[in-house]
Amino acid sequence: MSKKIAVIGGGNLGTAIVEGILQSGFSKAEDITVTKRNIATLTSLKEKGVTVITDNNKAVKDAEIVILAIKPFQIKDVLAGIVKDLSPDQILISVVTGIFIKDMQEVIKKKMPIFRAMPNTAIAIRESMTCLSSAHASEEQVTLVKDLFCTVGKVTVIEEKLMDAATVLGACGTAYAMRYVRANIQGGIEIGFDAATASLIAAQTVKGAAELLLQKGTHPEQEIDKVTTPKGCTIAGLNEMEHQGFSSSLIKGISTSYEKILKG
Ligand SMILES: NC(=O)C1=CN([C@@H]2O[C@H](COP(=O)(O)OP(=O)(O)OC[C@H]3O[C@@H](n4cnc5c(N)ncnc54)[C@H](O)[C@@H]3O)[C@@H](O)[C@H]2O)C=CC1
Ligand SMILES: O=C(O)[C@@H]1CCC=N1
Repeated sequence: MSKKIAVIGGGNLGTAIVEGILQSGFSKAEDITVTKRNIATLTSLKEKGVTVITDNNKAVKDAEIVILAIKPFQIKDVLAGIVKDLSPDQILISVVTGIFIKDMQEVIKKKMPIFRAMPNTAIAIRESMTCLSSAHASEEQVTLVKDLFCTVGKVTVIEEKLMDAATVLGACGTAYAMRYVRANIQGGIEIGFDAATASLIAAQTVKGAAELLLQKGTHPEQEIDKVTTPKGCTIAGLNEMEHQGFSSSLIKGISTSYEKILKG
């Protein structure tokens, strides 16, 4: 049955979540409310039948599931503003980076099911990787939230202490992957393709490589072994990439993103 959902903060991720949920049919447009201070940018969701308002309290009062999709520095004020409308029979889900359940609990001051979810922007096309953790939630409520995110991608339940790492690998990861694809496009143009053809080849090749791992459950190096002809062009290029610090730069970038979350 369609659940009443309020998304507080209709920005990049908030709107992507709503787009994904609309496509999946988990909730109908008339059961979804999105809030934002300036709602002028949300006309496309409004046209699809989603309620778009500035009033967080109204959105929360009517909801079964409340999703917080605001910036980390906004969460305390926003929570303080809606706390009187939150009740233990609702489910609160935060996608906010670096804010722990105990931080939210301090503001809410009542026991209610609280989830942290870390999806990525591919949720808009139902291809998210979403990491979940929770507190004070029944088995039924955990199943419901897993079901929600399973309709818009893949889900794994993790310990909350891993949520910052999940943010880096799963959410920042979309940006890292885009840079990898962009570099392939730039290289592809240099060796003769027009930009559109290079983009198609680069994106579909990355999609196919990811699907090989997901569908076959193989290790990347097993798949690499199948591509690298002895004395061939693949191993020559791969080794040059490694000489230039390819894997090392990715690992260092991941660690730097992680440190940035820890420092706040
Ligand atoms: N963009 C991404 O790929 C991901 C973002 N996140 C996290 O999700 C959260 C949202 O990120 P983005 O969507 O990128 O930020 P954003 O800035 O695009 O969206 C936040 C939205 O909240 C609205 N807002 C601000 N104050 C409000 C209030 N008092 N009431 C209602 N709405 C209000 C803003 O107008 C804005 O549209 C952040 O905490 C971020 O760390 C998590 C995973 C991925
Ligand atoms: O860049 C950020 O801080 C947020 C967290 C994950 C994706 N965007």
